[in-house]
Amino acid sequence: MRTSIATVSISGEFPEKLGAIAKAGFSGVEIFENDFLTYDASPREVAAMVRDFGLEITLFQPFRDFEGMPEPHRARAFERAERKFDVMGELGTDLMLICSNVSPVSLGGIDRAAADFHELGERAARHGVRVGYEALAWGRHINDHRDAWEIVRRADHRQVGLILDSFHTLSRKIDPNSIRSIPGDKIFIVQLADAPLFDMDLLYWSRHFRNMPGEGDLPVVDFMRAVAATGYAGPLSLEIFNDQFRGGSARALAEDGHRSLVYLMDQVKRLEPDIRIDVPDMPDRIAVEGVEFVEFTTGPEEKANLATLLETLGFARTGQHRNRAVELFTQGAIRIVVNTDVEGSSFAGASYSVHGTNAYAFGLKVDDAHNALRRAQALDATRFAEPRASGETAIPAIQGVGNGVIYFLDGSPALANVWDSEFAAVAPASQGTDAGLTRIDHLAQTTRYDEMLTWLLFYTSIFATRRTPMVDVVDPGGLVRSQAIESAPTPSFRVTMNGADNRKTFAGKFLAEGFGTSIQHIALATDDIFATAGRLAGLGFQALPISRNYYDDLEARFGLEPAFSDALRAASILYDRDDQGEYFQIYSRTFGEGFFFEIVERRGAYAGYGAMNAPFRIAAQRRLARPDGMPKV
Ligand SMILES: O=C(O)c1ccc(O)c(O)c1
Ligand SMILES: [Mg+2]
Repeated sequence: MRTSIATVSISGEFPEKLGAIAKAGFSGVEIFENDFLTYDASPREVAAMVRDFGLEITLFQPFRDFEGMPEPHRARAFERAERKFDVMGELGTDLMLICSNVSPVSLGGIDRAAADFHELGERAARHGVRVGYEALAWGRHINDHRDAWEIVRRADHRQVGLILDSFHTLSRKIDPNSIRSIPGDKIFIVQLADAPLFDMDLLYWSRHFRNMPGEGDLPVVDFMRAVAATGYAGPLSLEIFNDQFRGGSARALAEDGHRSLVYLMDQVKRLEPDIRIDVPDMPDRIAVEGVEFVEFTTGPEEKANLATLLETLGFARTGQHRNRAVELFTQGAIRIVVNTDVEGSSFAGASYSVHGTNAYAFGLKVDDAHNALRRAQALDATRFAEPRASGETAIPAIQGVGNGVIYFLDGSPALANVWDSEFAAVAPASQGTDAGLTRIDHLAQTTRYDEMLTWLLFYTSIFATRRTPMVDVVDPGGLVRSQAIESAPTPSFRVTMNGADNRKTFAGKFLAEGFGTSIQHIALATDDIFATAGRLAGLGFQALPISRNYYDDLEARFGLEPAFSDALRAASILYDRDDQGEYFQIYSRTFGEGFFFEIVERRGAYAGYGAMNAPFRIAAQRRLARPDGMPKV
């Protein structure tokens, strides 16, 4: 599989772009002319630099306003093209992209354009290069790949072929199956991009909002299926114009891009098994059966506070690691591991010294942990492994979001038995402390807004999950955007991502003080929120107090019985309802740099996360965080 990416897709100076592209595993690069023109080196020096990075130049682009020009523009266009053919010779690439003409002076006519391309083909042949024609979605006369193909067909020249770009086809809602009747050898290169669905001017949408396949809403898989079905076996090249990406991290963008292509082709291969593009073999997306554990790293002093918080939530300390300063707290099917083994060179120790107390790792129950690792690594995830003492189990793991770790557990003897083999049972300090919490409902990760797409792609490509639509949460300090990833069809694994733009929001402050993306809260499920609230009160749990105004509004909004809203208010329970069911939430006070727990009950088929309650939760947290507010837990 030959992968390529246009230099415009990546931030940074030219050499930095190339370095990131090579490191992420691409085999080629499209040279966007402007990147090359603004870089102070000769074409031969650029060619050498690209070669030194182990890359090939798949395409030189774009060449504009060529076909259908009246004289004297026509003669000038041919001269211009020949100058570029010379440059291509020095760059060592043989393919140039010609995008459809947007000039107001250009003339229409399929045969006129075909004749121009035939002649250009003759000149290209003399330079030993080829030209590919791409229909821009906003081209003046040609804006549909079907018309571009007809021109290429009539041009009838070996050096002249078609260039397909998923954005131009899909943004105009052109049926990608129309590609299936084009001979694969006449498609000279395929450019891929996705985009979020916006009702917007096509040029503006294309130049500012493209993103990696799988990050947007366009049917790029259907497009690529059709391309692959033609027998096309050339490079798959990303061409992403995106304002946010221009200021992003070159390395992260290149990695996302490579992952997006591998994931795209994995899907295509499963749907079109006979394609000529050789796609790496890997297990299908991993079905997650649930979150088996969450692990905190903390120092000896803070551990006491964390343990107290867990005990007021109804957890019991039931296990002590046989070799390490690691304790296990359990309730229902929930396991919380508290790791204070932070002195030596452990990863937990490194995480603690950088981020302070944090939930840096979690374990997922899957059908086959080694297959899960294989899939994740095929999708460019980094394997995580630490030296184990004898008798300790090496649990397959990868680096997760931010600086976290994701472990994979399955039903194989060693992994299923890990709790008994590594932890000595501890007699619970007291009986009957259980608050009725049954399992982990979701993990909430806080991240910078510009990293959200990275993590959405990470989760959706590796695991059998889908993303929910983005919702905006208004924080007095700014906007926080929130989106969930859920396993499907059963939502046994749910992660919400909250993306903060600045440091003034509650989420942004957590990011700044915790030095990066990590789990900011863990939502624990109960089957009876009122019973749980009662037991928690008995355990000394202090819920996040919610304003009286909230309950007045709630009563009016849903037409609640006063007795019911009084019961909610008395226990600081937030409430939401939709046509599927009901949702109840209790929040803990914050711990450390803004970490908290949430307790939820879902009734019926309620599938959301109470987004409309988030501003009230944030307001309450801000009130408590004020120096004159009530003390933090
Ligand atoms: O926005 C543009 O002009 C532009 C240029 C070259 C391309 O390949 C493309 O898809 C768009
Ligand atoms: Mg293009």
